[in-house]
Amino acid sequence: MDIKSSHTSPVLADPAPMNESMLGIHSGLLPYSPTGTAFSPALFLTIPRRKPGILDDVRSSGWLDAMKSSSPTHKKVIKDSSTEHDSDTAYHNWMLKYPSALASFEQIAICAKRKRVALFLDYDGTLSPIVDNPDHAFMSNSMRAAVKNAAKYFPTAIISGRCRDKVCEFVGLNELYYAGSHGMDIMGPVQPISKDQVKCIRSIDKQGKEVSLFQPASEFLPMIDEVFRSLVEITKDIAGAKVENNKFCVSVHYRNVEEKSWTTIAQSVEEILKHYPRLRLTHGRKVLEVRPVLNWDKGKAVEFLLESLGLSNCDNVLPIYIGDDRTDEDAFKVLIEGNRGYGILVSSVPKESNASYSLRDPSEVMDFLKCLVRWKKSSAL
Ligand SMILES: O=P(O)(O)OC[C@H]1O[C@H](O[C@H]2O[C@H](CO)[C@@H](O)[C@H](O)[C@H]2O)[C@H](O)[C@@H](O)[C@@H]1O
Repeated sequence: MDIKSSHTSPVLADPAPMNESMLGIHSGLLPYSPTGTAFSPALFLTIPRRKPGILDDVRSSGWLDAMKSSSPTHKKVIKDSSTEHDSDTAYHNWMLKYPSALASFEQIAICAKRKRVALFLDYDGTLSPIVDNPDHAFMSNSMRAAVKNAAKYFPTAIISGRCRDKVCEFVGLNELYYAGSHGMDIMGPVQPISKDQVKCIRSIDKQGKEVSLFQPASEFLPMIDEVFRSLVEITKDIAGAKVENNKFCVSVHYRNVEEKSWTTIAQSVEEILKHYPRLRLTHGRKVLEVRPVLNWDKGKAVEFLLESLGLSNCDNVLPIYIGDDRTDEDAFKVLIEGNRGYGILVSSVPKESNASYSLRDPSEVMDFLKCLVRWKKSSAL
């Protein structure tokens, strides 16, 4: 997601992924002014006014294109060996631009020398494999052990689109920091004063430790609940559709919906969203994600956590972010633009990205975490 300046207000724009026409940003989003908010006005985005009452057809607005290409790692069945060879060659060529973080580990280690590495990890598709049922996206015990071990040596945070409680439950490690709802719900270390005038709530976590809670979209909670209920209702007759309440955003899954019904699902979501100009839509892996029109994303969450950890504006810090999805691009961008650290894209197919390196799948993510720990132990000798 880019924040582009248009006259006086920042406008949201998602990048078009490879081979994709455009991402379907909800057509009916209207400008609004936040009222009664405790947060910096810089958090709010103004969306350009469209002709009132006109709803783009989901086909022409690019929703279907985006939906069709929304799970690139879900490979098509390879029919013959020549197709297989072509896709291997394409992946190999793509890796010239996004080298394997494992094969390039020595290079990464040279940059990390005498620096404090901070780890940021996405959950679905990064720590756990993509599965049909989102409630069954369990992380393996070996991955859990690898993350636990990494967290002994590096400050480690999970940044997920899921609701924070759910991702905490899946990961099950107390020693990490967690950001849910695409970074709109962060439980981090206690911060003395926030320079962005953002409002953090001091709280106590399940272990009785004092923590800081940052929820920039808290005023959207009733709206998100209402939209969740409406989406459940409107999609109830679409076989395979599943709506997930992620607290500050809602996911509408269509992984198990027949492709011929994708238009229906897109139209249903658009039908609901036209009543909510303060909500917008983004695309994930076989999922439509409804979220507040707010200048806050996984990239902002990384910056926020670095600051909370006292690791921002330091030359001796190397943040590494590992993720597989479009929403992770915001974090990759923050790292690459400031030349601050490395984004690592998890993908088994070529994809345009702001990441510096790649890993093929969660098992390679686990190997990379183990390499980091081995390197840290050996460099401490
Ligand atoms: O930021 P993430 O941690 O990657 O969360 C993004 C979404 O992940 C989940 O959906 C995805 O994974 C499911 C389980 O493998 C899969 O069934 C689904 O098709 C994927 O889109 C999660 O359920 C969503 O709520 C998150 O927004």
